[in-house]
Amino acid sequence: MGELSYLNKYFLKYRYRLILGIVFVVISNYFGVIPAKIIRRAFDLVNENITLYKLFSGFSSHDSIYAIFGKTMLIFGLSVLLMAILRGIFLFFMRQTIIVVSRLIEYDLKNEIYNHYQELSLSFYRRNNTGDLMNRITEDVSRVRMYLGPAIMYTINTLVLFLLVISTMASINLKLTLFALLPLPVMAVVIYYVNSIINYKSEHIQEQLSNLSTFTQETFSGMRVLKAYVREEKVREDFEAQSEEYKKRSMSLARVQAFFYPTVLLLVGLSVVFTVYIGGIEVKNGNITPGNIAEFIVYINQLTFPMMSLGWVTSLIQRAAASQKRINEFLNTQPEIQSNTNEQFKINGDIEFRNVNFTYPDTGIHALKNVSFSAKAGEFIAFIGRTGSGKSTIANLIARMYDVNSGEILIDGKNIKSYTLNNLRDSMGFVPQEVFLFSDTISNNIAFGLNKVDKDMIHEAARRAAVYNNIQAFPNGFETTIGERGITLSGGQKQRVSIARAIIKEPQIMVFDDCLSAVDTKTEEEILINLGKVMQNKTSIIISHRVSSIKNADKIFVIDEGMIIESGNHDALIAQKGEYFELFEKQLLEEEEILDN
Ligand SMILES: Nc1ncnc2c1ncn2[C@@H]1O[C@H](COP(=O)(O)OP(=O)(O)OP(=O)(O)O)[C@@H](O)[C@H]1O
Repeated sequence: MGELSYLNKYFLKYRYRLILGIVFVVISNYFGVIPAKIIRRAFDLVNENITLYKLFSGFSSHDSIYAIFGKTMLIFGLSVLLMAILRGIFLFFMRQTIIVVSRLIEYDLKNEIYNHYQELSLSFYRRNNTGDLMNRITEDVSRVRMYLGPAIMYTINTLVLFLLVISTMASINLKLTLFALLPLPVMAVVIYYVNSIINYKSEHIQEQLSNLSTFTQETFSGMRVLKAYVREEKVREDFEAQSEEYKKRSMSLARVQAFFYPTVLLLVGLSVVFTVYIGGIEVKNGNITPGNIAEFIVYINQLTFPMMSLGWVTSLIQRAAASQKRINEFLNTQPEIQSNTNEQFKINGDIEFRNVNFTYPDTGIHALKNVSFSAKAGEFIAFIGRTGSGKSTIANLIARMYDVNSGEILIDGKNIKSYTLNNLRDSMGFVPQEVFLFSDTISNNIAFGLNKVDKDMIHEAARRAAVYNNIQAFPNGFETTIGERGITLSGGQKQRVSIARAIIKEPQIMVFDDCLSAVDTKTEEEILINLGKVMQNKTSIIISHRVSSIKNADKIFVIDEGMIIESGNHDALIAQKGEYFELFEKQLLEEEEILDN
């Protein structure tokens, strides 16, 4: 319950609606209790006058007594109907206030979690998988809503009804009340235990359902591999086994539920039997009227559903508390990357790394060791090195996805931490190694980083990224949808769309993380020439495996095991005859081999 107190601020926000909801609960229950009284009166009326009616048998007034009798009964019937309608109206208002409040809070909470997610650093996303993030904002919030809406509504309803009904019953006859309610505690215990079993089994089913969907999703995503390795039969068998398990668990739940309802009905029946028996004795003793017995039976039936819902409500609250605990865990996570200013600066593009050391917090890998380099605005610098040497780590640190462990990064001579993240990243164009395009049109993908973009800008960016002609060749041109519901771009096309997305921002600093690997050398050259024009007076950083991508750079840094082992321009590095020279020779040889073939 402690975790759920987080939601109190929302209750406070919607307090007037909630109070109104409680008023509606009281009124609707009041109209629910009155029919029992009307039924009692009707019963007593019949009981008291039936002998009178029989006495007039054979007389002419016999028929008129029957007519009066019938009319009175009709009025009673209509009154019960009217009460039911009034109760229905207030039930409608009750749901319209309390359930609507739960939906409003659900909306607020989802937005709060999503906004918080947006503020969290990249390492948070590394630590937690996407499924978990999704679950907390969807499934967990839905479970919390069940507490905010139904659980609270039924609890208030049950409390009000119990108070009204039991006090009315006790005011009529205490002894009969005690006997009529005798099976209720047993019912409460049975409901509680059976409900715990139902919950346990439901969770088990849910777990298996989630296994089943993960399995199915994976087979669909990996369909190409699956077919290529002819594993259809094996996957079919695995699917059947998973489904079989799901069926078994569902059947087991159905058995418990099948036992649950008859048991509850048996206990209700027992209560009715007590009422009729003890009530009969009380009528004989002249303590109550026969109508009271009918009235009590109506009350018992009215208490049955709220009683049954009590177990359900308890489990709703328990589940909601567990879900809110998971939500709070994320809401209490603070963004690791913080800025110590709110000031906005114009960034020119000077970059300097001073003795930077960096270890990835989650793996403990010491990715950068004493790295120092600098680039002036307008320069084109490049990093080259073996895979895993730390090149992408440099790019991540420039975009401040992580903070350094020691040393410092300076932008325009000021520590990177003295810029707000928006200020810093707005001045940057970042093309990551793993291209990610949204399931949207090509034009929206290119325009992603800007709020206002016109068509000409998009076309120009595509031209500069040497992908314009490819896009125009698609039937819908720039309006072609890509991703799951659209066409699939080739690896090189994706890379170039991703480059266009960075170019369109015309940023002061541009970081290309190995994003020319899937384009041929001719296209690569075209892009680099265009880039040279766009990036005049701005800083370009290119990370690559290929010497061809970086040979025109003003400064090239060769990285190995997190350290800069060589630096200089292409000619200087060739003259050094070190690691860079070896790499160059090797790649030249490979190119020649390709040409010979
Ligand atoms: N997000 C991360 N969390 C933990 N460790 C990481 C992370 N990213 C990279 N590493 C590790 O840090 C080291 C440097 O990786 P980095 O990605 O910087 O290399 P790289 O030179 O860009 O390699 P490649 O050319 O293959 O992209 C590697 O050992 C890698 O396993």
